[in-house]
Amino acid sequence: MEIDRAIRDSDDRRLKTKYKNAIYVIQRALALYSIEEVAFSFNGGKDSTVLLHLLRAGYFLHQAELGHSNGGLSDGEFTFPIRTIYFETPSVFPEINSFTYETAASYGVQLDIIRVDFKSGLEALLKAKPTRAIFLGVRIGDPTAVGQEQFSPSSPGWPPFMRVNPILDWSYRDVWAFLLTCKVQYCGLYDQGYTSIGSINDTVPNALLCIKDSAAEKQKFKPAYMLSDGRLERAGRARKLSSVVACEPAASNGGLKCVEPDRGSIHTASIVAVGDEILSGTIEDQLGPSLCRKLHSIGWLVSQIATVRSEVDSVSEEVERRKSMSDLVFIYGGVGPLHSDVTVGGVAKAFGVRLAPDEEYEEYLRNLFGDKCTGNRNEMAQLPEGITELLEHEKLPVPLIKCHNVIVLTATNVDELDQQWDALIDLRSTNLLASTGPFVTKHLSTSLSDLEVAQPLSKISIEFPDIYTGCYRKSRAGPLIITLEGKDQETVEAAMEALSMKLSCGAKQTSV
Ligand SMILES: Cc1cc2nc3c(=O)[nH]c(=O)nc-3n(C[C@H](O)[C@H](O)[C@H](O)COP(=O)(O)O)c2cc1C
Ligand SMILES: Nc1ncnc2c1ncn2[C@@H]1O[C@H](COP(=O)(O)OP(=O)(O)OP(=O)(O)O)[C@@H](O)[C@H]1O
Ligand SMILES: [Mg+2]
Repeated sequence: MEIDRAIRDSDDRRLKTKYKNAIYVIQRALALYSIEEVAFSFNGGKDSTVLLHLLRAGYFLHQAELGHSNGGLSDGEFTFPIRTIYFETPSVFPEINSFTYETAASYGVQLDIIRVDFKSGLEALLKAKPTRAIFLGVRIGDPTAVGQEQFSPSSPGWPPFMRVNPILDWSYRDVWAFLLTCKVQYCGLYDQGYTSIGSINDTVPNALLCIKDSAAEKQKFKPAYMLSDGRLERAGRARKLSSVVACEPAASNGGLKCVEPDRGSIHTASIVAVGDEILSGTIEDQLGPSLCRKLHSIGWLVSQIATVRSEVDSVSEEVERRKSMSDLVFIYGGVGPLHSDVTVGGVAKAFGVRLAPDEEYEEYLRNLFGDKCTGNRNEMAQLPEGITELLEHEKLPVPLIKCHNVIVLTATNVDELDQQWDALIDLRSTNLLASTGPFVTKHLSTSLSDLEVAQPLSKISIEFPDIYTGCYRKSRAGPLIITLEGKDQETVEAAMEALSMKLSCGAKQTSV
């Protein structure tokens, strides 16, 4: 069988392992269900093309195991035994459509063409034919993979069948390694820069593969297998991104420009420190105050610093609360190479996703830790599934992890924090920490009591809603320092003047 032979002859150990596992899943399914009870969902995309060939190999090996010589397929016998369904829509790319039909003809695949939506189509299919399991080319990282295992029952509200996902744990790179190693045909759109294909209405070539040539009349793109960071395979499906951050191709640098939602001129951040040692007083958190100063210096408002125990549930509860109230949440602590990372686990739980191996991150860790890093089993290379963006910068040995609006900092001291902060600021293209203009701050020192100051101060808050007010004392007997802060110099000055007038009947006060 040519697929099995090609993989056996290859010296790509990773691909061999992925292949072996996928074939195992297929063989399990073929042992559990009769051939009449299974179906294959094929749409001409790269992932389903991989699956087609894996099913061919898996069926061959399954037959061989049952003692049928030549896997039950004699030379010249070309009938693919698994019922294959294709949902054909009017908005399909013509290239995908013709590839699907041509491939079916080449491999003796009998296509059941369905021209209604997935749910109604599957309902009708199940009524007409007893289908208990359907093979799909879903992979971790696909928006529809979230929460799925290799065997996952269909969702509530869907007709009942088992979804079988033999390539769930395959990466983008694995898919291309397989197609190129086995030298099988794939849809020609992938050679024109398309990296993941939906409908003609939502899919364009991936901007990251664009070849810059100002002389050329038409833009040219490198083939899909040249995309080095598989996490960006859906960048050509801009309108379908599930993240709160919308990515659009940035013509100037060929990279991605990520635009955070604009919520007015004040941006707010929350800080979460993770560590039992901070809570027991063994060590002092120095990162929180330093981060506050940094955020304040670029005009951001820190709404809270919380310290939580180093437990997944404590982290997730705090992140869940904070992520909806702040533009950005910074979290640090709880990270260590020798134990499971509760911080990242807590972030995943807060977003309701599981941890999944991340190949690119694993590679960074392997470079950093060398042999101590043990492939997929390394728990530190497990990141929240489908929501993780790695923030790479030349000054960082390992990229920072960003999940929607939560940034996981790995700094353990102020110097490392400085380095990570500089990288975040420098990542201009992500526009993450855009300065919204510095704060204008005025202080006033008074010998009045807290009680005497309370009412005038609350009046100022009402009269000047854009001004933040605060007070502190260095000692009970010492003066009270009042702070007024805002973005507009004139408003802050006017508020200070109004406050001085209101307090003028009291004891002496000085501006500081
Ligand atoms: C055979 C098959 C089974 C599916 N089963 C489910 C399911 O159980 N639950 C679900 O929410 N979606 C199910 N879907 C829909 C997919 O999750 C997804 O919405 C679809 O592939 C469209 O993906 P796209 O929006 O990226 O084009 C199924 C789709 C197919 C083709
Ligand atoms: N129109 C369809 N008809 C049949 N199966 C489909 C259809 N759309 C999706 N599927 C199933 O869902 C799987 C996942 O779809 P997805 O779009 O992520 O992968 P793909 O189309 O194979 O490759 P690509 O990511 O390059 O588009 C497919 O491999 C296929 O099994
Ligand atoms: Mg597709």
